[in-house]
Amino acid sequence: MMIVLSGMIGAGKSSLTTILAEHLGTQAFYEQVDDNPVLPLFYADPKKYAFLLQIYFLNKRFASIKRALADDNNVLDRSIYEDSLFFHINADMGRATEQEVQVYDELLDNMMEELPYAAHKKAPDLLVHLEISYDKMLEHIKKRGRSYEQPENDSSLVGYYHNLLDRYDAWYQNYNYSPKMQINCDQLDFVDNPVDRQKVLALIDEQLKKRGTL
Ligand SMILES: Nc1ncnc2c1ncn2[C@@H]1O[C@H](COP(=O)(O)OP(=O)(O)OP(=O)(O)O)[C@@H](O)[C@H]1O
Ligand SMILES: Nc1nc(=O)c2ncn([C@H]3C[C@H](O)[C@@H](CO)O3)c2[nH]1
Repeated sequence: MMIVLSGMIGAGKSSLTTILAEHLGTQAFYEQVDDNPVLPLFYADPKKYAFLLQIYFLNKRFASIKRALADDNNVLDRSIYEDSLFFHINADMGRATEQEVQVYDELLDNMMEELPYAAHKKAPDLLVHLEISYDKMLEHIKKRGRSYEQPENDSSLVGYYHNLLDRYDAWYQNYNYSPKMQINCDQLDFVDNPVDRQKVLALIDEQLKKRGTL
């Protein structure tokens, strides 16, 4: 079983990846963030580094999917489809050229075809999307405290986050690679509140049982 978590920056994917992997007794695969040398460069100069960051994420994501596929059961923090969403939003904001977008799209298609499970299983068993409001997302971003993500250090992030949030919603509505479910994280503190955590796990278990995966 492969479960993939999706959602905005700070929605709670990494936190829920840990909780869910422990609950299901499976392995967790995290996005490369704190040891990602390109991320701070990107936030300091998005136009210069958007393409490089995207190639960095694509490379790491692909390696992580291949490692995950070596196991029967796993939980992944963010999908490869969202990387592409991020890049296209950045390109629409003038941070990548048409040529860079074309190269990225072709490379992504090419790499997806190479996945060892391509013949029989191209997508996760379940996508769990973490829905979050702008205000709650900022609360989480502040709580976590990565300096380059704080709008008070860079006011252009307000527009960037609104763009991402708007497009994320449409992305989830159109996502059809696998079964999917959505959890609204505004009222559910699955990090510090054990009752909320059980509620979220029960919602996911219910979906897995319904689909015969659990
Ligand atoms: N439901 C929640 N209730 C309260 N705090 C939360 C919740 N979800 C996440 N947090 C807190 O918000 C911060 C961001 O969470 P986390 O790192 O899990 O998000 P993420 O979706 O993985 O972010 P990114 O996309 O940037 O990697 C952390 O400090 C975490 O403890
Ligand atoms: N530009 C860009 N493209 C991506 O594919 C991508 N994936 C994640 N991120 C940023 C968001 C968080 O700050 C941080 C952790 O998710 O990394 C991305 N940024």
